[in-house]
Amino acid sequence: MTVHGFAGSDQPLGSAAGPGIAIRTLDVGKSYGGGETRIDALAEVSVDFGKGRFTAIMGPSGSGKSTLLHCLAGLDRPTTGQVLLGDVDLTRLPEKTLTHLRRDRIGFVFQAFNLVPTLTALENITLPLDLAGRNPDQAWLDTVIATIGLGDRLTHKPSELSGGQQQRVACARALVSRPDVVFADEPTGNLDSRSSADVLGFLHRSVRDFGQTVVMVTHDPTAASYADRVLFLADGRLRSELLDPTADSVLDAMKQLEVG
Ligand SMILES: Nc1ncnc2c1ncn2[C@@H]1O[C@H](COP(=O)(O)OP(=O)(O)OP(=O)(O)O)[C@@H](O)[C@H]1O
Repeated sequence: MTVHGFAGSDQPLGSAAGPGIAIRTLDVGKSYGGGETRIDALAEVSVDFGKGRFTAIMGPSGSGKSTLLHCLAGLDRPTTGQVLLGDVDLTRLPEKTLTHLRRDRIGFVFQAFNLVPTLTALENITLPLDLAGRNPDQAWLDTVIATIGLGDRLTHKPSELSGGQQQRVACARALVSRPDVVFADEPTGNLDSRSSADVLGFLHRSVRDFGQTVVMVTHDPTAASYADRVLFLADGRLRSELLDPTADSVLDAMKQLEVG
């Protein structure tokens, strides 16, 4: 097994994300509160996420995984540093521009599915396009729908679908606008192992077959093994990374992280 210590970014500070890089952080820090109660959730995080790559982020509870994902996705603003999506620094955008950028260039998959209960599966999938006033690329929509394998369930409401089916709908919704990056926060946290495998298989295929970039937070070494690369956080800092992970190598790396 090769666990690399985390060397950080190899590009000069302040540059755009670069041709092979979908998104990158430069010296990102995030603190909550102030004075004696200040919590440094992230510190000096500089990392690149390659285009068409599947990256998992792992680490103990409270290590800053969700905070990093939220800063990357423009859902939260870092206290220090930059987040570059292509050549756009998300940390400098006014709120309204950031909202449009999230809608147009970023996809989300949450642990709790977050589907609209009154809409059918198909209507949920096309919702981001409807909100943006864009027509779906029918061939792409057909491809995404064929890949999630919901068949005749597309006219069903979320309450008539299993958790795994709902999460596959959420994945399709995230992919339908061909975003620069899909962020997934514990996407299998509420699923049994069979449904987890379906959802992870779908995310994996979106990367392998469609060149999608995916960044996923997970606690689960098996889920992380679907990724091309695993980043390990501890105490808000990047500690190590693992390429071509297996569930066993991820477990070993987590044990090394605990030992320090
Ligand atoms: N809104 C907030 N206000 C104050 N502290 C926060 C806030 N959000 C996160 N934190 C703190 O920041 C640190 C990192 O939290 P974060 O949720 O990013 O960790 P995590 O690795 O995702 O944890 P978990 O695996 O338990 O979800 C924790 O100490 C947490 O208590």
